[in-house]
Amino acid sequence: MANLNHMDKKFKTLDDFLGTHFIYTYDNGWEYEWYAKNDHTVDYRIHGGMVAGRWVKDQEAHINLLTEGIYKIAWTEPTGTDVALDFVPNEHKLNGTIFFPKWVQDHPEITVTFQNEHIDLMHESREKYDTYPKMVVPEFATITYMGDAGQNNEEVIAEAPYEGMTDDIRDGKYFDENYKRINK
Ligand SMILES: C=Cc1ccc(O)cc1
Repeated sequence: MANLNHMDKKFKTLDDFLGTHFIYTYDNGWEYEWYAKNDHTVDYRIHGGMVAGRWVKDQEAHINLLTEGIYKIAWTEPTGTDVALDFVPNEHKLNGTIFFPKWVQDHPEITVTFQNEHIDLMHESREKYDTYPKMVVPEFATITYMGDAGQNNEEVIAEAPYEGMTDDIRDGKYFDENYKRINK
């Protein structure tokens, strides 16, 4: 049976981390949902902040165990945005640095979509608009939810974010005991 709202989980190995679904809020107020889908893939959904409403599946990423219970993830996106995350899940914390090209700061609405269906638009936009100066966002975040979704679970990030979604997930109203969506 899948483990919902597993806030007391103790992380040691890379395998403990893979398949985990997180919700967290950065100290600047931005709320993100992120899923370690497998050892080279992440899915995510953005609930608050400059690009709230954006969601992405199957982003290739580098995922590494630094030392027991501490994880480093880094990737570069079709938009030209680069991301580096350092998770300390046993302390319900992470540090994230996002490097936005200037064009995302100038036209965030272009990126606020289900990116998988608009990869060409991201590639066109990153050529058409300015890259520099980049906007660097270095923030700590507090983890408010951890769920054991299992690896390669396509139900975790499967629809656009809506108002109240993260509360539904935290309240156990969104996933059933097999970590499948309840209302679809
Ligand atoms: C730009 C994507 C992104 C995804 C997760 C996160 O914590 C920060 C940035």
